[in-house]
Formats: sequence, structure tokens, C-alpha cells
Amino acid sequence: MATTRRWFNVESVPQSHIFPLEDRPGQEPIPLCRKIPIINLGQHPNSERTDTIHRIIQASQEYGLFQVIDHEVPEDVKTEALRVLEELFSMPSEEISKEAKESGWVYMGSTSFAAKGAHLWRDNIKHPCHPLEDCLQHWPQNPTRYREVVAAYIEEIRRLSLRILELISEGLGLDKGYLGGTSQVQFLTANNYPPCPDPSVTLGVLRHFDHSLITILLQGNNVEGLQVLKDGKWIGVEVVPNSFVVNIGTQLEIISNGRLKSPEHRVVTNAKQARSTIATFINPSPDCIIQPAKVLVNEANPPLYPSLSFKDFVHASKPFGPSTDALQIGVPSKNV
Ligand SMILES: O=C(O)CCC(=O)C(=O)O
Ligand SMILES: [Fe+2]
Repeated sequence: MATTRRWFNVESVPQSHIFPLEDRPGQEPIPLCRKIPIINLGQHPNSERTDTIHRIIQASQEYGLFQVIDHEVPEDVKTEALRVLEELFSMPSEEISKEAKESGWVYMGSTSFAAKGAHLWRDNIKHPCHPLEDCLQHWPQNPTRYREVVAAYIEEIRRLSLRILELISEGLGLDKGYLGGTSQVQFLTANNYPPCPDPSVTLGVLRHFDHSLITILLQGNNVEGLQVLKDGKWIGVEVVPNSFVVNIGTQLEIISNGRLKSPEHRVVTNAKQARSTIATFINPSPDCIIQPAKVLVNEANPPLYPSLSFKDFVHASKPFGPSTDALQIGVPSKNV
């Protein structure tokens, strides 16, 4: 294959990608944390189900995230999704940009979104996934099997997320379907973080909170890079084979009235290997009013957060810069 020269094929990091000192990961190695709970979601007898729920709630309080295994998402659905995204990211940037504009999905190439004055060391695409049948026609057309492969992935993730939300609802003492009923909208954001000549000055993603109920993250190809802030210190999230990382989003923190914590996290780069990830945000529908669940609020536990529609919350925080509005509507308009 003829190799086009890509933005990341450089010997040193260009000035445009060097972050201000206070945001840089720096030289000091950040250890992987081996204590983040790994939760087996296999079918259990009732007593074990109670234990699973307890572990999920505890992990969500302590770390704001956990990993799940034995989740019933078929291996080939995951590997195919990662593969088709890899093919997409290997296309020339101009071609990806052109197609994104025409079809109405979002491409954030490494030069298109400056955060804190520097560009992220990644290529990224985003698109809504709900309702699936309406969104599909606005997804990438190339590679030609993209829509079929990613739709199969999204359907699996929807099933998985409903299972997890049911367990969390029970753990919080809410009706089983409480959180699942709120979660109507998924959107996908996929990343390719190429190897970087100097990971100490660059970032794959700046520190942030996810404004979802939960985020389900697939870390591909065994390469670490996700870090979470715990007790004021960054810790690395290990890649567990055949797992998903589940991250508590700010909307679930609000509904739980602060019992569950949404963790601040970031992505660092590395000098040796490319890293691929697919994050699926499980969101409330735009008009849904997000507030502490009534059963979790009483005189001793007053509401710690105001009520706000999800749409207004997102408009106020603009997590995706100028693309935010298009991504929250569910079905994108043309030429976002
Ligand atoms: O790629 C990752 O490891 C995490 C990405 C992320 O935090 C996000 O998309 O919100
Ligand atoms: Fe995130």
C-alpha cells in the first residue's frame, strides 16, 4: 500500500501539539492501578447477583469506574468494529473530512480541534446512534461495511448497557428499570492515538468528565493510555483482555445525589504503539430532566444538584466544542 505521509509521522512533536506545562503528563511514570474492580457479569445465582451489585456500587463510589468481563458481547463483533475503524482512520484525512461533511458525522482530525491552545494527539470520529435506523444513513459510507459492522456493535452495547444500568438501579435502591428508562440515546466516539515521539508533552484527550449516564469503553489492541484522577493523583487503567471499561458519567452522579462519582480522566500517548478505542456514551434523551432521584433525597440527604434538562446541561458545558449541539440532537443535520 502506498503510504501517504500522515500528520503523526514526525521525529519531534510540533509546537502545535505541545500542551501548556500544567496540562502535560510530564516525565514521571504513572503506575497502572491493579485494584480497579473487574466484575464478572456471567449469569449468577441470586446470592452472587447481590454480590455483583454490591461490587459495582462500591467501585462506582471509590473509582467512578470498573471493568466488566463475561459480558456476552461476542469477540468478533468487537474485533470487527475495531478493524473497520482502523481502516477508516487509515484513509487520507482530506477524504475522511470530505465524507464527514457530506454525510453529517463529525471528524476531529488532529488539527481540527484545539483544546487549551494545543491539538490532541489523535484522530477521532463521532456520530449519534439513536434511533439507529435514522442515524445509519448519516454514518460513514467508507469502508463500505462500516454501517453494518458498527450497527452490530452498537446493538450489543445497548444490551450490555441496559444490563449494567439495571444492576446499578437495584444497587441504588431504585426501580429496576429506572435508569434504563432514562437512557435513550447512545452516541459513539472512536479514537486512534498514533505513537508519539514525546508523550510527556502531548495528550490524547485532556482531563474531562463524561456527561453521560455511563460510558462503555472498548480499549483495543492491548495498549494502555487511559488515566483516572483518584484522591488527587493520576492512576493508569490496565487493559484487561476481553473486557469493557464502564465509566460513571456526570448524569448518573446527579441522579444518585452524589453517591456515585463521575471520575475525571484523560488519555496519554505512548512512543511505541498506536492505541484504538471506542467509547459509547449512554445518554439521557435531550429533554429528560436530570435531578437527584426522589427516593434518594430526604431531610438528612438534601438534593446536592439542581434539576436541569440534559440538553441544557450539555449546552452549558459544551464538551465537544462547536460539534456539541449536533451531537446532542440525536439525528444530525447535514454539514455539521
Ligand atoms: O480513549 C480512551 O481511553 C478514553 C476516551 C474518553 O475518555 C472519551 O471519549 O470521553
Ligand atoms: Fe471520557
